Amino acid sequence: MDCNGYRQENHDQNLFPKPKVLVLEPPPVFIYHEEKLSQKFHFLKAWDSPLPLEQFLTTHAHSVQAILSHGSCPVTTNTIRLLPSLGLIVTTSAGLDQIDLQECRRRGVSVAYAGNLFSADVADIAVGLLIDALRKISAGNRYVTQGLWANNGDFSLGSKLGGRKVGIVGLGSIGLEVGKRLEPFGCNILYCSRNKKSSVSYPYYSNVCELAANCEVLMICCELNDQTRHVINKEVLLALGKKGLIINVGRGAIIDEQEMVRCLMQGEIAGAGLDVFENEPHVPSELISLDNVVLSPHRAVHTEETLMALVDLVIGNLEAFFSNKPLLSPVLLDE
Ligand SMILES: O=CC(=O)O
Repeated sequence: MDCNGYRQENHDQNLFPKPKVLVLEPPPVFIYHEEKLSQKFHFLKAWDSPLPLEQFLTTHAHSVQAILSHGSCPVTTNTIRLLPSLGLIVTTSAGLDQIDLQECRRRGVSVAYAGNLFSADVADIAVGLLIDALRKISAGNRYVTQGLWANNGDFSLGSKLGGRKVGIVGLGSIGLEVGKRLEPFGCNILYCSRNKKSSVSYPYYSNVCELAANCEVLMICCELNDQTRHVINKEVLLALGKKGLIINVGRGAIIDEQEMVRCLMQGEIAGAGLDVFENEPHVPSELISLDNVVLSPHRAVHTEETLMALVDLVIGNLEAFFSNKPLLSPVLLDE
């Protein structure tokens, strides 16, 4: 073991050392594809070290040029400041709310991310949650497995998907994929976005409350930032109304979760399909007992196929950085 609690690796690393990459917490791509990643890079595993994080970072301060991170692993100002040689953060997520982008901009640290790699998978889950919430697939599963069917228990009616007015909040690549999937089902798509899109003819609302008042399903597909935090508040939920459903595949904190729970409990909205939560992995206990809510453990982006593509993207970005080439999927920090 070395002074950091690691086993000493006995290979030709002294002659051709692999570039060092810091991992604060292992992303799924690391868990599933560590062997492939480790062929190219030497990973400094902060979570696996007996040292407290700050001491670990200080120990490696000058050798860390790159971090591999993920969607629920914060990369804070403090972490960035403790690493004077840091030049790149590669996150395996599409969302960037967990990284202090302002500090990256200030320090000139580049960021690479998953870009649109997950958009189709996330849109699939969004549509799946909607169909489940409307047609009560999970509730039906419980009805069968709990023996209620055999006992002639009651099972309430579902509602049709076709003809439903779906309001997409955030018509980026995920929102567009959701629209593309729901149109053939006969849904009417409306949307709210920072700007009106010339590429679609869906009715546009600049105000999310007006969108909610004019649709039957609110589908949250936008990113979390200072403008969107709790943008789905009491007023929006009440505008959506007693027959309205809310589906969230964006980030938990886009919705005021406490208010949503209250609205669901009191029948102010009809139901929800949620892949994301404000305080993951904690889910408000009230939601667990509600039959009109479908819960998913922030898994919308996780498919075998996409993780395979992601590992190549991660390697490509790290290789580009260490050989001074343009990143494959850079975040434009000046926007
Ligand atoms: O939620 C997942 C992501 O941001 O990629």
